[in-house]
Amino acid sequence: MRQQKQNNNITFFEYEAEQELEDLQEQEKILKKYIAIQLSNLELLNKQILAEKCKKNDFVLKLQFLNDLIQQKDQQIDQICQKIESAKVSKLKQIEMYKEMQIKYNQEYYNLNLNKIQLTESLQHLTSDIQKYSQIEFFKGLCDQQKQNILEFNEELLSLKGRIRVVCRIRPQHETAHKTILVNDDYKVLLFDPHRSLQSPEKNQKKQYTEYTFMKVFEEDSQQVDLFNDLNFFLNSFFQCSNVSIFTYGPTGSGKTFTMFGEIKSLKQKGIIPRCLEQLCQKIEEYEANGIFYEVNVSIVELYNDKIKDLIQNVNIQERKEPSQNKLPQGLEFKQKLQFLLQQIINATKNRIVRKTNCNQHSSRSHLIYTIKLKLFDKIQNKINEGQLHLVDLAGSERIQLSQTTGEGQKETIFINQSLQALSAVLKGIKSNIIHIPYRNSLLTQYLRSSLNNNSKTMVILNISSHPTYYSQTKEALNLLCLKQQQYITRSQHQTPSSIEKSERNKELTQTNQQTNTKNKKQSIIERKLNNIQSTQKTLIF
Ligand SMILES: Nc1ncnc2c1ncn2[C@@H]1O[C@H](COP(=O)(O)OP(=O)(O)OP(=O)(O)O)[C@@H](O)[C@H]1O
Repeated sequence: MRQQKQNNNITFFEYEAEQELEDLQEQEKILKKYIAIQLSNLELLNKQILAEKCKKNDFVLKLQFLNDLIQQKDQQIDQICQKIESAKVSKLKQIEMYKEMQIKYNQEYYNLNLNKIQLTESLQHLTSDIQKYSQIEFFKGLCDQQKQNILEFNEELLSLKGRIRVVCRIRPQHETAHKTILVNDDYKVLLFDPHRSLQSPEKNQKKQYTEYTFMKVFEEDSQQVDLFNDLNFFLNSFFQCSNVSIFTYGPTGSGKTFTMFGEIKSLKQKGIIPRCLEQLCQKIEEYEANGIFYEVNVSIVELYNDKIKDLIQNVNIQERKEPSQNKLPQGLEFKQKLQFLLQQIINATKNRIVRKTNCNQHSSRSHLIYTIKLKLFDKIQNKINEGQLHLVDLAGSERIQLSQTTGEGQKETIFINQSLQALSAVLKGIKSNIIHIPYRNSLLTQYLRSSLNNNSKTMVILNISSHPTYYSQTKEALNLLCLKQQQYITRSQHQTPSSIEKSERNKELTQTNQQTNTKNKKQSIIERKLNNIQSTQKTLIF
């Protein structure tokens, strides 16, 4: 049974299993169907996915293309932005510039307005100036006429004063006793012989003195400026391009160098040369103001024995060679010009030969010639006018016995005396209008030949001392400069106020004399003097 039962059970389980199998098979079929459906779905989906993938790829490509496009556009936008930026910067700059320009234009406009106001004022002035102009033209004409008159007057005065003018200057002598010289008036000096009489000159008899007449006598108390004023006419003539020479002549120690140079930097004691240079600088200022072209050259030489030395370069030069011409620089101010010229003199004179002699501690043993050459360009006549001014400080004449020099000193004294005699002979020759003037007798006259003639003007300042020691030298110098050994000679035929005064004085003297017992005697002396003056009125003397 139990077996049966077990068989039944097995059959049941089998049945159930078959049942289950059938179910499972059924389910399998369903599932297969489902799977098939799902597979077909999957396939469909795959197809869809593939299609989608294709779409996606297309889309990606499109996207990439679009990205590229966007990038390109971005770049273009960047470039445009940069362009806009730079355009913006340049526009801003332009705006700045325009703003600045506007400020400038505003300023200019303001200035122009100011100018306009000023111009309006100037125009008003000009209108009134134009009214004055006709008057100025009139006065200018008058002024030119006056200038011409002054020039003519200067020339006339020069011819009255003499183309060779000799004046005398007496050096101050502080010891009052035993003076050998007495000044009679502005034109006469009396020379007393100390060996014949040493009493006061005023008490001397006429026969004991010699009277020398000059064109002008500068007494002991005369100042440097007095002497310079006297030669102003000559200087004016030089500024018109004439040749002018001015000499200081006289025994050693008589004041030649003092007269010519003086104390260069002292207002009162400066001599002829620094004063001439001051006038020259003033004249140059005038030329410059009037648009006149000029050239000024300066040379300084020393004649010692038979040698010529250029003192600016401090070298000896050949007889026929010109010394170096030192051009005055143009464009300097007045003070600088003067300073330049004065400093040149100070430097040059250090190179001059000076020696201690028996008569002078610092005796100049050479002739010093300071030459200024002036060239003026005449625009109207289109020509160049030239003139030269020689300012000559001669070496002192000396007696060999008195100076007690020997050797080289004696040789130089002989040379000095010879050259001074030669100069005197040349001046006399020019005065007497002789044809053959003896220039060749000395280096001095040869050197100055071009300026020592009838067309040039010469002034000689005879420096003398009233000390008895220098009597013989003084007498020699006075005699050497005299054209004739005459005692009473008038200075010119032109009657000056002072000559009228003199004749008045003479008249008074005559009247006084007439009241005394000696009336006839003194009157005859005065008459003789007056006759002498009249007879020699035309004679120009040294
Ligand atoms: N008018 C004057 N006033 C004041 N001092 C003077 C005057 N003249 C000359 N002297 C003085 O006399 C001295 C001699 O003068 P200076 O040297 O000028 O003579 P010099 O004639 O040139 O002599 P040398 O021919 O020997 O060179 C100098 O000390 C000078 O200062």
